[in-house]
Amino acid sequence: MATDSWAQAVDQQEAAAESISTLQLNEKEDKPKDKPKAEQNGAKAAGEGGKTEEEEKEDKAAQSLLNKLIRSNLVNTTNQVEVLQRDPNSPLYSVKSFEELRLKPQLLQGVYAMGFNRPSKIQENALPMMLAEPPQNLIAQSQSGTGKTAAFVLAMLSHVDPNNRWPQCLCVSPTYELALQTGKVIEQMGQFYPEVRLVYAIRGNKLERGVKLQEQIVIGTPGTVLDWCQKLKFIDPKKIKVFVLDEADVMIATQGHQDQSIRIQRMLPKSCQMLLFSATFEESVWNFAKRIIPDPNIIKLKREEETLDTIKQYYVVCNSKEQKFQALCNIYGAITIAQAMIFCHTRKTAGWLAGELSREGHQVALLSGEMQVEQRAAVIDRFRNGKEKVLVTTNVCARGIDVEQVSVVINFDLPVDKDGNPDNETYLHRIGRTGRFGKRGLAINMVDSKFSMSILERIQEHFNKTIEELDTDDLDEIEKIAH
Ligand SMILES: Nc1ncnc2c1ncn2[C@@H]1O[C@H](COP(=O)(O)OP(=O)(O)OP(=O)(O)O)[C@@H](O)[C@H]1O
Repeated sequence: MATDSWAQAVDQQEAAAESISTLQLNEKEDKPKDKPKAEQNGAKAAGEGGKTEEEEKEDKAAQSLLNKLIRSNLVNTTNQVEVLQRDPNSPLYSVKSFEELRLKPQLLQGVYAMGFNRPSKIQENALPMMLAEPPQNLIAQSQSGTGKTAAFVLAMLSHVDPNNRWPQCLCVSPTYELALQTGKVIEQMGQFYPEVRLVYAIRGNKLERGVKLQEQIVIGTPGTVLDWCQKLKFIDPKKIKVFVLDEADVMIATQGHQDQSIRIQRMLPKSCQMLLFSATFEESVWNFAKRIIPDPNIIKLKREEETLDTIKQYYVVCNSKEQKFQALCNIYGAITIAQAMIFCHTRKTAGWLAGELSREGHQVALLSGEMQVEQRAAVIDRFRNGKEKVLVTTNVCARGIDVEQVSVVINFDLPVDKDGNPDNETYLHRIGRTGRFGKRGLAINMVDSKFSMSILERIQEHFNKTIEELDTDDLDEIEKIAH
């Protein structure tokens, strides 16, 4: 952006970005403190499988950031959109091109400069609603990577009056890092609209007392935004025209964030447009949304029918992790595997297995939850580029990784939830790493106890799918499954 203030904001952002790992990971507001997490032998016994609630929360924000860092483009979806309009007689329609939205030329230029040719599914419906007069409240839920951020950023930029030098749009993100990511999208999309300025309301961005902000868009974390509105009065909440709650699903994982968001929302004028975006459809998100968004229009993507038909599934019976490792070696000895992902329940097992596989001469990448998100993104990139052929990982990394060459997924430990029940959703996500785009894939489950056998049986029941046994001592039999 051309203006000093914008340039400053960018500088601030870059400086802030550099200090992500040092400064902000200690920030209480923005990210729960990292503490050593006890390794648990969850695949073995009911009740031992889960992470603490705190760990689950931490994963959500990290996973969301990771998704953004590793995603190279829009997630393609063939899903239908479900639109629930507050006023069924409303003439709002869906658009098939950005031109139809009659965006300001500077913004259209920004959209095209970002390489967007046409609106994504969620954008087709959300944008006309968000840009309508009078403003409409909206809850939009669709999977990660389907274009939600781009949609609300465009809405904020469209609603700004550049002649007014005060905050008009407020966007709240659950963590410092996620706020920076969204800020980047605002900068990119607004690159031809220099009169509009952005400021980051995040810890570390200290302003002089008494300052009245001139930037029209504020993006930040709930605690700092609340302080800026209430205590420090940098922002006059009564002048806010658009309020965006980004990543509601991550936001609600932290009680404090929920409360702060609600307190911010209460300070806004009745006329303020409220927009809430979330990647998941859980009950808790709806309850949060209902508390915060009056009379909303609702848009969501219908879930894609998930099918496992192209993935052949087997299980192998073993007695110990050493035997499981031996079975793995036998599989590698019998078939050619382009790339494999191996899932373990704990970091400890993942670390051990990666070490053993390396000793056997495999090029192994290890991905686990204690790594910084940026490190994880780098590991995934290397794997995607084929630098390593085997990726050993824990649940933390099951979602979103999209590597075309993965032909085999191994569940070294079966996925169980914190109560020791089968985690069917994670199972689906894990084995869904293979067999993508209609290709055939292979999933092999390692069973090492009565408990894990019962988990496997329940998974079969859930998906109504028979998983056949594989004898890994019989090389001919292994060879057959690869055809
Ligand atoms: N209309 C479009 N055409 C092409 N690419 C797009 C379009 N809209 C968004 N993208 C790109 O697709 C990717 C995902 O978009 P975006 O970040 O807006 O998704 P999201 O739903 O907000 O994801 P998350 O839930 O992780 O926040 C980004 O790289 C973005 O630049």
